[in-house]
Amino acid sequence: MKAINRIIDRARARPGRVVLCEGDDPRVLQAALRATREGTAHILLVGERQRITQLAEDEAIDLGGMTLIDPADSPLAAGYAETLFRLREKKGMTLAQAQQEVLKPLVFANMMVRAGDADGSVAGAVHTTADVVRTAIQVIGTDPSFKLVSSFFLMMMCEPFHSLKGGLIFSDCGLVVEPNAEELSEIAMAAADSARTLLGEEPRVAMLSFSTSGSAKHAAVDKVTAAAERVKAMRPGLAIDGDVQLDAAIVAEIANRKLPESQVKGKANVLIFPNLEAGNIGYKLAERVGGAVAIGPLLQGLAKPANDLSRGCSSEDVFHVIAVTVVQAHEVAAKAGG
Ligand SMILES: CC(C)(COP(=O)(O)OP(=O)(O)OC[C@H]1O[C@@H](n2cnc3c(N)ncnc32)[C@H](O)[C@@H]1OP(=O)(O)O)[C@@H](O)C(=O)NCCC(=O)NCCS
Ligand SMILES: CC(=O)OP(=O)(O)O
Repeated sequence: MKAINRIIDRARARPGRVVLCEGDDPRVLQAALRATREGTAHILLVGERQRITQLAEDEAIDLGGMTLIDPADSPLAAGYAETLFRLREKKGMTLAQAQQEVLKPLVFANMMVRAGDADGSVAGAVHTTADVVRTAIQVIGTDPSFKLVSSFFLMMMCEPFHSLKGGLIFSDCGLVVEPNAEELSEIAMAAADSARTLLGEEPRVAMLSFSTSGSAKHAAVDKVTAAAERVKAMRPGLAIDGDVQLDAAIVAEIANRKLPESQVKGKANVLIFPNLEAGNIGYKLAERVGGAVAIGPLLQGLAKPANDLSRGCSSEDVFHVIAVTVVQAHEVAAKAGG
């Protein structure tokens, strides 16, 4: 069974409340309808009531089973403004500014997650990644066990021509532009946890480079090696190779030739890119040339789930990210003992 189907089944078994603040986009509304019909989530639509209901009418979408919240007349807005003011006061935000900010659907949606009025949020079909991520970081904040928020894609290789089948985690392809060695190690550890949560597999991590075990000498390689060393020190039981080239990471015969002492042995399920240029280009190549299905960018290192989308997403992508958000919320609840 495809990894995404297992995720959908897990969401259906225990649906969560997912807030969508782009319900005036047809792709998002179609995905909301599908999530409601298939029982993966209880959908909370946040936005201008008139715009959403008009679109639903135009697209013949029944909003039954979903909750529609307009920040302009929501009784939650005043309390959220107080909380946002207290959060951002030191950064110079006034109460009047906070009252204006929470009227923005993206901010309101993330406030719902922070307050426990929703289990997770999904945005990014319309907003840029920078806006989605900045709001999530500022409103929801980081998980205390991570210093850094980063992103990953769940990449699905399911075509008959794919020699490598199943799900892989690619990180970071959407957020941290030029991580230093410590930040890269944080990305790798967060991605290993994401693999456990979403693939249900033990992570096998490849710290990608243009060098395998010192075959090239450059400061860029040193950064990857230092990051791998930090991960090994902090997670001694984790299977990890670094520095390693992509072919040695995913092809057993090449790993055997280039890196006989490999822990991953050409069977990596977590690919860590050295910077955002490599990661963003790499995932789009796998998707657009390689025929992989890319689900994300999903965020890791946040205190609660908030996920992004590519603006080029389809309604199916949004549906998938909603299911992933529900499963990430299960993990947050389990950590909190719920
Ligand atoms: C995420 C991103 C928007 C943050 O950059 P920014 O808005 O310039 O943010 P700043 O550096 O001013 O930081 C804003 C806040 O977020 C925090 N922050 C920024 N990046 C963070 C991270 N990765 N993890 C945790 N906190 C972070 C900062 O500490 C700061 O907190 P504060 O407001 O409480 O002081 C930026 O990394 C970015 O643009 N990334 C690329 C996104 C992109 O375009 N991707 C390509 C398409 S997917
Ligand atoms: C992740 C990503 O590249 O997003 P977008 O296509 O919206 O820039």
